Amino acid sequence: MKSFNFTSLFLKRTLGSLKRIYAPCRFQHAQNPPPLVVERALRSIKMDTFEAPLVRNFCIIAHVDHGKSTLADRLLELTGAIPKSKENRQVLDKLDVERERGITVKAAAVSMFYPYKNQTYLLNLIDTPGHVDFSTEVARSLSACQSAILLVDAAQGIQAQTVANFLLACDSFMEVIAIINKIDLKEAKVERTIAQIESEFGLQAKNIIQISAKNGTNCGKLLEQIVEQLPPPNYSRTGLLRLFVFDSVFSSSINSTIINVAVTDGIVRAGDKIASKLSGKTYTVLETGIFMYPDRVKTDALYAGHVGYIICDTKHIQDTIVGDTFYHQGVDVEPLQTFKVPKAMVFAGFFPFDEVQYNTFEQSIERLALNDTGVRIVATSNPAFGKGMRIGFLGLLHMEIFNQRLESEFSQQVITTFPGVAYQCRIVGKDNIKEYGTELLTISDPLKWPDTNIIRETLEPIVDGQILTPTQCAPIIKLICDERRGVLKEEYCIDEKRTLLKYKLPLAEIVYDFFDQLKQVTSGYGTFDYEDSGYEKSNIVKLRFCINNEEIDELSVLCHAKRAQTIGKEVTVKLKENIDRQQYAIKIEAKVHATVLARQNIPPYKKDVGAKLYGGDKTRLLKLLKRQEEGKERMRSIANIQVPRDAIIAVLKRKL
Ligand SMILES: Nc1nc2c(ncn2[C@@H]2O[C@H](COP(=O)(O)OP(=O)(O)OP(=O)(O)O)[C@@H](O)[C@H]2O)c(=O)[nH]1
Repeated sequence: MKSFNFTSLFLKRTLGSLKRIYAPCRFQHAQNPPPLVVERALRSIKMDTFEAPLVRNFCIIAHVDHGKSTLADRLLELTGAIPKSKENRQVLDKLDVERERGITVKAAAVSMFYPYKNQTYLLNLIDTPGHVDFSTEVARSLSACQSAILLVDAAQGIQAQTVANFLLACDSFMEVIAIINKIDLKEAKVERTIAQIESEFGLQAKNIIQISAKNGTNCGKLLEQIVEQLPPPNYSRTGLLRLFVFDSVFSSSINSTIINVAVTDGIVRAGDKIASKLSGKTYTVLETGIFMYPDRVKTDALYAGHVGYIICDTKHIQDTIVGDTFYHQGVDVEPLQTFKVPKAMVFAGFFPFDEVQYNTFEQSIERLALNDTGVRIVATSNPAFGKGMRIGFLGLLHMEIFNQRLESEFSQQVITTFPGVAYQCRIVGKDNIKEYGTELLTISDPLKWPDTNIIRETLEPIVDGQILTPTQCAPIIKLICDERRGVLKEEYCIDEKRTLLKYKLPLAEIVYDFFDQLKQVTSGYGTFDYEDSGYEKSNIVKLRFCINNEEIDELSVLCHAKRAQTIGKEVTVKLKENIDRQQYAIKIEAKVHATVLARQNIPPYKKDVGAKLYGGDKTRLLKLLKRQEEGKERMRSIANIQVPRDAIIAVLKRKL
């Protein structure tokens, strides 16, 4: 043992892996656990024996809740990576927010050793999220794999995200095996689901494995099929090193970034000098390793075909760019093809609760964004909240999860402004165009919207939406889409019970509660998927809110003219509820240009404020004045009216 160069913690972990790897009873398919595995585990993980033919890199893709994480649990158990348990654990959903909400938010990579037919295979699995808002995670995971397991719930059949994820895998030219899950359910309709998979995806029924991830039925058979049917990576160790960066996370325990990589060519070891294709910066590799539940395990190296991590002497969080190619310094290579990052759909301003905390706020956002490549960030500022960030998300759930992770993982309490989409406007006038640098502006921040006088036309983002619904719910869904300015493009029956509706819809109409409404009217059976369809001409206005004719900048909203009145009314009422009477009359108005769309009044106190309000009880009055004095810095003075910052926050908290 003396010659082994690892820490006691690593030794413990390795011996833990050894026990797991060596537990013969957990291998359903291996009579004799190969002695090589034992040796490997004792010496840390020596990767050189896992040549490409002994490696399978695959991800599990499916619609929301079809059982990806549960299947990952079973595969980890069957390969001895985790002990067997009757509990529903979903061990790869490690984030607090994933556990609380029961949904996968982050793709998680994990390695397993699987002895099969006198060989030990290294299986690298990536569990992916199912919700459309996290499709970047799926795209990234696919870029590190050669194949995908497409899981379909036997009771629900093919859903919108099953199709979307299958198409993503096809775009990446991947081998896909289809699996039907939840065959234990009474409502399971296995034959119907097989027919759907055959007709929708052209996959053959005889190759579709029927499993119950919950109770393990046929999961062992699936492991065999993973080795038999899925292709190994076709990469060479003798080529020049190329590492594809598909994820990264900042670890506060080591105060460094853990960079997830897929090695496509060559070998990488600790001590290697590597360079980034995107930034041109160079680093020294400090550690290489693989992810084994529950943590990472150091390896001697990573070879072509392996999926694992590296830790480098990166100085700044921004040094790691997901989608980057690393190579040996001085030995230039062609960059690897990177994945397409979807466009941000929803934008909101994020501000620290207290401006003095701006630095930690900024650092937390940067660290979280490193692990969430779907977000787009630019610095901003606001009269009420000071310096902050304007952040673009793939959807509202994405925004909610980001906010929750800021709170739970970074202890950051933040103020967020109304979520909105990015509109476009065409402006006129040579000078104006020169000032803005372009004739067509794309703007998500209402404060940046130009003066109406110089706007020639406005455009809004449109999506192509696919709604899969029980046929009897189609009429009500059509009404909902009409109300949201949708245009029906196609309608057809998928089978005797389900209809597919294809709509063109304004993005602004679907990002808020459309999905919830759809679920409600279809009792949870309706599914929705959408993709960007560019911009179309529209009638977008800037809705402004004023107190005694002075604008409250932070409440301005960009919206379609048709929605302005409803929003205006809601916000003015909410402001009235949150602002106390003062010495002057307060007039709260919602305006588009000079037209008032909604108005609320707050009458002033009578002359003797104290006497009238407190019936001569001067002690209470003094207390009130003292409290007001203390809270002065949390007040915002608008047209000489003291508007508590909390009133503005309360208004911002409402959903559009
Ligand atoms: N009856 C039954 N329930 C299952 C089976 N597999 C998963 N489930 C249940 O289905 C629910 C969703 O399972 P998950 O594994 O979280 O699904 P997921 O696809 O990972 O979910 P997201 O990542 O959030 O999209 C959980 O309540 C599981 O217990 C199965 O084979 N049979």
